[in-house]
Amino acid sequence: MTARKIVVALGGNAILANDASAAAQQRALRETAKYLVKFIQQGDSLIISHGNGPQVGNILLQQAAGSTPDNPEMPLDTAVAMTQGSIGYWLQNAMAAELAALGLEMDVATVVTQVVVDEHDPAFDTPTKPIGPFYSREAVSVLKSANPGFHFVEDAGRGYRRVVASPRPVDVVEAGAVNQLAKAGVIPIAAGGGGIPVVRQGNQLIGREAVIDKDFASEKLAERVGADQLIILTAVDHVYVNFNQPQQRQLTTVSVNELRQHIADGQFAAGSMLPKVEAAIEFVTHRPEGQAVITSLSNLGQFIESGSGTVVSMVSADANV
Ligand SMILES: Nc1ncnc2c1ncn2[C@@H]1O[C@H](COP(=O)(O)OP(=O)(O)O)[C@@H](O)[C@H]1O
Ligand SMILES: NC(=O)OP(=O)(O)O
Repeated sequence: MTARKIVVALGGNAILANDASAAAQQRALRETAKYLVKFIQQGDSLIISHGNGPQVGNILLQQAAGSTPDNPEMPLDTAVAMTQGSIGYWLQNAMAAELAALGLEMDVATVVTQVVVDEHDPAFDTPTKPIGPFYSREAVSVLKSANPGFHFVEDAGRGYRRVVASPRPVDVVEAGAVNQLAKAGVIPIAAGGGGIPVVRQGNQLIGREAVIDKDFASEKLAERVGADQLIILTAVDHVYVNFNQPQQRQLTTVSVNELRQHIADGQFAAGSMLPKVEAAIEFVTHRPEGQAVITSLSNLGQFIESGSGTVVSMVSADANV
């Protein structure tokens, strides 16, 4: 069997669940690595991307708490680059340890990845991307009076979060380099945190303050490297219709058209499940022979063994949709 090329996108909330310390996030990524090496064991070529919503929001909070004129706050594009460095470090370290434990000799390398966005993307005027910790309604009114320019939204029933601009990715600048690494047998970690948002101005790439959705950026990366599968890992084993309601029903195999109908019916929360579903549709539309999968890290073993999870393809044989 020829090796499949798989882009796996890890949710930022899976890396930082309750404890924001470096040690806890490293522990979470060591657990993550145990699952991800299963793809290597079955001979696949793996490219890993990850979110950074909780982490980049925390960097902004740390900066705001401690900046001085001599030690100023860094702009958001630079804060995204910081999260690519820190999470990339933890993840390549964790992957290397897990590969070594299995006697597998493979290199893992993080690629600082810039993602081109459209300067005129209307998303710059309407913040939608949740970052940082969850707040109560009371905490939000205190924060808003101290920071009138901040915007907050309720995030999928889990509390309120600050939101920032989140333009759509247009291109992944380092996609060629990532592909070369994968072809050479290296496991690249790329497009972390959705990539560093940049706009093209002549020969230059200029950073823009935003956080790109990592599901859309991972989709663009998967398209550009010609991946066979895009796997989006989050906290739920499946995508559901009537989520959190008595008639909740899991989607197993589902076609692009069926998913579009569920979107039209308002089944997926904006800022959480909706971008994943949209990214899955976009990938399969661009690579009709490919598959997009949405599932949880803890279900990855079952997905590899039996295909359990929400599998999106151009046409589906799902009996329960
Ligand atoms: N229809 C749905 N089916 C499954 N999960 C949903 C649905 N709508 C909203 N969600 C929520 O979306 C979450 C995934 O989004 P999020 O936590 O933002 O992703 P990430 O793992 O990338 O950080 C799920 O854990 C779940 O709580
Ligand atoms: N950048 C991004 O989409 O991060 P999360 O997956 O953590 O939301």
